[in-house]
Amino acid sequence: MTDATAREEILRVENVGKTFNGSVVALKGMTLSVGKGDFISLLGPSGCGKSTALRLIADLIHPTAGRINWTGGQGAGDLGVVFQEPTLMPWATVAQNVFLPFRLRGRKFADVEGEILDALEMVGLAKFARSYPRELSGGMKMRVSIARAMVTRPRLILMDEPFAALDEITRFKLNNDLLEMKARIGCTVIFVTHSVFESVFLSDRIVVMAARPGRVIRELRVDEAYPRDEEFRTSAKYAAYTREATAALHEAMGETA
Ligand SMILES: Nc1ncnc2c1ncn2[C@@H]1O[C@H](COP(=O)(O)OP(=O)(O)OP(=O)(O)O)[C@@H](O)[C@H]1O
Repeated sequence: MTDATAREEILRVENVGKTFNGSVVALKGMTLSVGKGDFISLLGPSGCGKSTALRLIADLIHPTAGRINWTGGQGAGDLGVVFQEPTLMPWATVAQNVFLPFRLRGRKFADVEGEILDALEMVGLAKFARSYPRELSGGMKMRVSIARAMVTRPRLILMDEPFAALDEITRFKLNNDLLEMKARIGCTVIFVTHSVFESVFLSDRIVVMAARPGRVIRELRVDEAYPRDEEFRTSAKYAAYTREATAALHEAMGETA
């Protein structure tokens, strides 16, 4: 399904399947080569195995078929993860929340305070380091969650519908900012979404998936250089890519109807 990119491969998902309870085939025969610096979206209808694929890559669950190989000398330990819910600790300040991945690695706050402030600066929340999550809007909470995922500068960031609960304006803004942040830390992103528009704006590769059984049906490339901005979002090229992705999504949904 996936052709090799010119980029150095960091992760290879090889014919991976996941069956739950011996009967629910959440994912079947997924093959994906992830190149360094790729922005890959997994796009598909509900139940097509997008989250299962992310959880497999994050090593939170194990495949029942196939293999996941970290070909770039990295492991599942060098990952940042962002979920749809920001999942912040309500009793801790913004800075303490962003500190979490370091804390889990046994680091001391004082030793990494600079990195924490940098990450908050990157998401535009440096002034809110001492605030508590309840004082923030939904978009700001998501920014904290992204800062937390990026603070250790992981080489791969997995994002599971991070902006689905946000209003459209906030979502557009976060899409723009995410691309800037990605360019700044030079990471690779695998991003789960239901949104054709979001996947085209963000990705250089869109993996379209279908359900029952969850599987990859197509991969589309978005050959548009980064940085991308409003000009791209309103261009004829963008409209053409969204038409192509919408057709693939219809195909994915038609096959399951
Ligand atoms: N722990 C589990 N036990 C049993 N079945 C599961 C489990 N996790 C997922 N499934 C099933 O696997 C299939 C794929 O689920 P998954 O959450 O990966 O899909 P998805 O594409 O992420 O869906 P959505 O867009 O709705 O989040 C679904 O049929 C789901 O019910």
